[in-house]
Amino acid sequence: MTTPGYQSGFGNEFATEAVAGTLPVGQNSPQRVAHGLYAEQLSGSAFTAPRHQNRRSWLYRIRPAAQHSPFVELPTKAFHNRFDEAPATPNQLRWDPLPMPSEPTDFLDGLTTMGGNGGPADQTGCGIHLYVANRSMDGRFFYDADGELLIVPQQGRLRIATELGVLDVQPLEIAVIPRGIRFRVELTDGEARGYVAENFGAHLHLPDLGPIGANGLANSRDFLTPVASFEDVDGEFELVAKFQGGLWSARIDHSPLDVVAWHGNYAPYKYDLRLFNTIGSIAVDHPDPSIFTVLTSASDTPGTANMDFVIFPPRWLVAEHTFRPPYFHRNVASEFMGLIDGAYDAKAGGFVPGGSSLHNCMSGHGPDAASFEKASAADTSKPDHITGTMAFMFETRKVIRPTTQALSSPQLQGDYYECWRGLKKHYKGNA
Ligand SMILES: O=C(O)Cc1cc(O)ccc1O
Ligand SMILES: [Fe+2]
Repeated sequence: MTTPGYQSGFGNEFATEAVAGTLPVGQNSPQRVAHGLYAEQLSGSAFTAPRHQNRRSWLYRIRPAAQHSPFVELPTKAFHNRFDEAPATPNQLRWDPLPMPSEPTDFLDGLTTMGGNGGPADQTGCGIHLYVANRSMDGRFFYDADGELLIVPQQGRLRIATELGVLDVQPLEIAVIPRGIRFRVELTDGEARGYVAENFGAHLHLPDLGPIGANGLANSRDFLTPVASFEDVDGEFELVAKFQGGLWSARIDHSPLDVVAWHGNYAPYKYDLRLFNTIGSIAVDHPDPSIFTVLTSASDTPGTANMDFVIFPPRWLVAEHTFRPPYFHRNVASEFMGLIDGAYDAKAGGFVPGGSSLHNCMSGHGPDAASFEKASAADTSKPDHITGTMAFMFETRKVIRPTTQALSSPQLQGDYYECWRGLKKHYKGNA
């Protein structure tokens, strides 16, 4: 396996060719494309979207994407967008990691929907899914017409071969596959587990930095987009589409990963979370977690995201005479969390790598009893170094509605609420 090549920058106008002399000069759609290729535009925004939001790429490929047999609907399994199956619950919820599958299962078959809001018809909200897999996608390809996929590996490296090139991602990195782009996931380590946000709303982009200035948080140059790389393979393959919540299957007699060259700003990318320039309090108090936003999807209301992807990376805690871990809180937004590595500073136990939690709109939560006691007694005249940890949050404006399978899962921890039961009454009255 060769190491894929990348181009750096977020949302750039990239230009890349696997065969020299393929990209047309001075136009996008010449009468005859070099090397007998077809030209095809892939639009990720309305044609007339403002320039700073306009996303499209031009693909020069062996066969156009139109060439495949008709799609037939597949029976719905664990991966879907039915967020109205069960009453949305105000209960705090937490799950253990999904076990590895006992049957051969690829990335697509290994997707399980935990919950979500909005939907592909509305083009707002997001789906939240977990994956466990023990085999590569073999002879089949997938695209999601409903949303862009933010993939957060927790265990096992993935090789994501897309129409626009190959991304190698490992735990502590993330990948984003825009709506519509066809891809295949190969497992590098035999087994893989992770999380996926399916964003039905506006494209994820870097948050504004306001008074932070021109640098910090996730820096644009650390985002990597693959260079063009293609397969010229004929055979009996399957193309699976996710369309309006359902899965559809078509026969295709060639690999759709046949794009020899492309240019544009609509492309997959990856980012190494270890490069995040974490900014925090150097005086007092615990900042709101918006300071840890890696990527955000805007809604129609300025400052109120459709969804945010937020991380809790290793960092120094130095705030004086301060309760340093996450504070007790209730929030109008809804919070789905996962843990990639290590321990989370608000939970002494129970929230383990590969596990998940959900705290919905206005549901009280915060440090468990053990974390509260420890942080209340800590010496805050000295800095504290939080290391070897990476938690994250999909935070959404709308309530996250868990699926029936999430609520009846054997991994659901029935006793989660008890982590706050041990918080003692310290108040002694005015005496
Ligand atoms: O653990 C959580 O609930 C996430 C979270 C972290 C934080 O630092 C502040 C608020 C918040 O919701
Ligand atoms: Fe929270």
